[in-house]
Amino acid sequence: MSSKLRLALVQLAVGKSKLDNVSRAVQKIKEAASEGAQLVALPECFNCPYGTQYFAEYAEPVPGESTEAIKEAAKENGVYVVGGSVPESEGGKVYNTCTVWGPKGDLLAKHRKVHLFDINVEGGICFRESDVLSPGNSYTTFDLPQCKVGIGICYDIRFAEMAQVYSKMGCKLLLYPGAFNMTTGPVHWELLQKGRALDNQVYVGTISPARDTSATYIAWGHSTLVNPWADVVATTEHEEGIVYADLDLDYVQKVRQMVPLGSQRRGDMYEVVTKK
Ligand SMILES: NC(=O)CCC(=O)C(=O)O
Repeated sequence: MSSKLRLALVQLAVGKSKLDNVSRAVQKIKEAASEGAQLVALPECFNCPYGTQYFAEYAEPVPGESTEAIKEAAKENGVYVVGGSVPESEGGKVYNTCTVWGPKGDLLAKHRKVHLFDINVEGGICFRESDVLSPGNSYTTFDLPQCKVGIGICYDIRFAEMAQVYSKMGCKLLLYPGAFNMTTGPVHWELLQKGRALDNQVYVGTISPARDTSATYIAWGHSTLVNPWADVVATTEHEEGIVYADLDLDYVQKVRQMVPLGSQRRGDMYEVVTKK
């Protein structure tokens, strides 16, 4: 089995038309596949502008129209797709949900954002996802032929414990569809990604919508892949585009041999414990 993986991070321009957003996403999956991508990842809220005023209006069941379109695109192009996220309606609640599709159109995983984005930064941004969204309560991984992958959505990246759990589960790649903003993005986006990668000695990818300066929530962009050494492998600015990155999963092992954190951890002093 090859240790090489070609990953495409789709920094999608997302507007108010759900139909346009979804058809752009489908088009980008096709384009990425034609460039040899084996795994294509979309941003958080790829079918909906990011904002609490939009989530209920755009919400749909999963599977539903947006995720079915992504499923078909995965199947038609024979690629794995991490379907960013969509507002998902179920049982009178709305979740921020990522679906993962295999190359035969099989649903491999579904992740509901665990940590809701509620912050209030003086002179910057105030946002309360919990006003309209409910949190998920589970970890989400899926298997590629090359490695196990762990999924988080945006704010989930701030919680180091979740990434540690994924690493303990054997993930070598963590993907975070996300939409950071113009207050936290410039300082925290890449730093958090590098932190998760370095601490856990894994690849970490982030996938943002493109920046729309006319939107109520302005995304930072900068979809990026960082390697287990915390080097930026591939990145971009804030316009729409596809970031391609070639991963070598053997490199994870190499870094772990050079800096053997796994065997040096003091389990007699501390431990990350999963409760669910
Ligand atoms: N969509 C989100 O969860 C945004 C998270 C974010 O911007 C942050 O600073 O954290």
